[in-house]
Amino acid sequence: MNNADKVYLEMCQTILDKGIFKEDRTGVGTYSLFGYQLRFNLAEGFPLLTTKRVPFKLIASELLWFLKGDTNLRYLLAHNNHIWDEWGFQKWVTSKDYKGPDMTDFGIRITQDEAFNKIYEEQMKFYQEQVLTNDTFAKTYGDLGNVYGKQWRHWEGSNGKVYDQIKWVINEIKHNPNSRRLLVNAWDVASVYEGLMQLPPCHFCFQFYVVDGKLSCLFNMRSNDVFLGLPFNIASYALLTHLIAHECGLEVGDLVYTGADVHLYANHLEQIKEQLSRTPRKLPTLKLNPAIQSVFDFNLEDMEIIGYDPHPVIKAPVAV
Ligand SMILES: Nc1nc(=O)c2c([nH]1)NC[C@@H]1CN(c3ccc(C(=O)N[C@@H](CCC(=O)O)C(=O)O)cc3)CN21
Ligand SMILES: O=c1ccn([C@H]2C[C@H](O)[C@@H](COP(=O)(O)O)O2)c(=O)[nH]1
Repeated sequence: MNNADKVYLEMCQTILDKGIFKEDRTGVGTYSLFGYQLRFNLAEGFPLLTTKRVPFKLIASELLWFLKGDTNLRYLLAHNNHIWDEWGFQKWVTSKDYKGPDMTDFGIRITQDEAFNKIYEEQMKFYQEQVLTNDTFAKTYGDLGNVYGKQWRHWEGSNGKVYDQIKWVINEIKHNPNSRRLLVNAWDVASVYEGLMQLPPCHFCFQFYVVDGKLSCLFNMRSNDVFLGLPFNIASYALLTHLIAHECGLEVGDLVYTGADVHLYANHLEQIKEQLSRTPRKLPTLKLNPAIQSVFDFNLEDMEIIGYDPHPVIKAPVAV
């Protein structure tokens, strides 16, 4: 059995066995544990789970969006990526400019009320069209605030200067690989405390480590939706580690995950049981366009997943 599916499924089983029911912000309710670590040897294959189909293109376009320093949904929508739509939509429907039907608590109501869901879908369609086509609307309501892209590429220091953490960390990896400070931080206290992000960062800090010509990465998550979010998060940081290793002329080492509040939403239990019943397959590999050097020059077509033969997708509602 490949080790990525193995450790992921063990984690899910542990949460099913030992998770404690905990109410949460979204109103869905979770089974939760505090503190869990996973390790993936990236040389053994690319950790895209095989026990359900995980959409690599969505993961890659989200990562490219972060790396561009972009925080506006327009880029994601233009790439047919809808994983962040609800958090932009929320900004619009809670604003003074929104004049449509009441969307209070839409995230929970769409899972409970079919008629409401229809009205929601119309409003969401309108929102998506506006973000794609109306510059003024997109600027205000397509922007998620000071989320990952802003913090990774345009961190505002207490001295008023703006810092590019990704450029800095790549430069350090190249010139000072033994450093124990190879770190990128997205938990900007001012933005979190002042409510300047549609969602405070879940993967809030990551760190690199170089030894024997190999680049390893450890990422921290304060809160993790283990069924929908974690498969994306693992693949995203694996891809980031590959991209940076590629630019720095290093091989890939380990990807280490540290989760704090790791949870299964109460409406994901049947789905995870289905996934646990499946037999893992061989992991795919990642091929990067060798003609590209800089992580900032990669496009979607420069990253290819080879030999991916997963079990079918398992649908689940996302908690908003
Ligand atoms: N509750 C929650 N879970 C998350 O994982 C999450 C958030 N919120 N908020 C922000 C981002 C958005 N992320 C998401 C959101 C949705 C999917 C999701 O629905 N994935 C589906 C495929 C979706 C599609 O094809 O459009 C899946 O089957 O993996 C995954 C990650 C990760 N984050
Ligand atoms: O990359 C991500 C982003 C978000 N999540 C999940 C973790 C939680 O279930 C929610 C965020 O809610 P909070 O109340 O802010 O913790 O989104 C994820 O798993 N991965």
